[in-house]
Amino acid sequence: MRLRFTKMHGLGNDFLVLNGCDQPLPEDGPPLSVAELRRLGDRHFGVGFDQMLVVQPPRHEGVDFRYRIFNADGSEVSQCGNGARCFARFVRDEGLTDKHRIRVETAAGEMTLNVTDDGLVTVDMGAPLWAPEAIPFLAKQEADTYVLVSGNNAYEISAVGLGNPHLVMLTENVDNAPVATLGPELEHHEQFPERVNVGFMQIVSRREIRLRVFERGAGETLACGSGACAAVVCGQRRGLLDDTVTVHLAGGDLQVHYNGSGGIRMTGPASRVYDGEIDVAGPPSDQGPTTEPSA
Ligand SMILES: N[C@H](CCC[C@H](N)C(=O)O)C(=O)O
Repeated sequence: MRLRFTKMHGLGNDFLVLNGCDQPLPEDGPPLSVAELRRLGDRHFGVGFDQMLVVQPPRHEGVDFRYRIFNADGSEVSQCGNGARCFARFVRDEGLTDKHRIRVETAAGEMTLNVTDDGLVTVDMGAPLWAPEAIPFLAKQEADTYVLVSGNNAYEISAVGLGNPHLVMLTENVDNAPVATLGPELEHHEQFPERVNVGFMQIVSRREIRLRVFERGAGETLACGSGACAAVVCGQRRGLLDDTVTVHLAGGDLQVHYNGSGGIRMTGPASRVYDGEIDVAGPPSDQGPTTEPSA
C-alpha cells in the first residue's frame, strides 16, 4: 500500500508523521510490522526517524485528536515531548484544526498543546510520577536519588515517570559523558522492567543545564523533550534547579517550567522538513499491538 508521510523534527529529534485522518491506518495495533517499521526508520535503507507518530481521529469527547508513538526499534511508547510539539504544528498546518489549544489523547493520557503565534509550541507534559511502580522502576521505596549497580559500578541516579520512564544522572561535562557505552547498558537495566530513557545532566546554573539523552528504543537523539522535563524535575527535587530552566541539547534549547504542582510545561520549536510517499506492505495481519520488542 502507498503511505503518505511528513518528515518533521523538534530540535533534530526527528519524526515520520502519518496522517491517519486521511488515509486508512489500523485503529489499534501497529500501522506496520515491526520489521517494516524498523526498515522505514533506518537512516540508510529507509526514511530514517527516531520515532514514528500516528495522528488519528479522537476516540471520545473532550479531545481533538489521538496520537500514537513508535520508537525506531518498533516499540510503542506513551510519551514524546518533541513529538507532541511536531504533532501540534502538523495538525494546524494540515488544516485538521485551527485551534491554538489542542487536546490530544496519548497512551499516557490526555495532554494540552498550545501553539503560539511566534511558531513555538508549549506542551503541558503532565505531573512527574515519582512512585517507583508508576515509573516503572523496581525500588523498595521512593527517594530523591537511588544507587543503581551495573556490573562492577554503582551510579547515583534519579528516576521519574512522565508517561515514559526516565533515569537522570549528573555529569561534570556532557561532552565527555559515557553516553554511547553507559546509555545502552542502563537502558536495559533489570530494575527498569520496561527499559528506560537515560539522561546525562550537567548543571550550568540554577536556571540552565546541558543534557544528552540515550533514548529507549532509539539511541542518543539530538534532543529529547520528555528527557528535558525529567532532568529539570529531578534537578529541582535535588535542590539544584529553579522553577524555569533553559535546557541546552545538541539540537537546540528548550524552556521547561515546573513549580511543584500541576503539569510540567515545555516550550520549543517544531519544524516540517518535507512530505513524501512510500510503498509498504501495510499492517501485519497476525501481530497484536506492538509493546516491547524481544531484543
Ligand atoms: N524523543 C521523545 C522521547 C521518546 C521517548 C521514547 N524513546 C521512549 O521509549 O520513551 C521526546 O522528545 O520526549
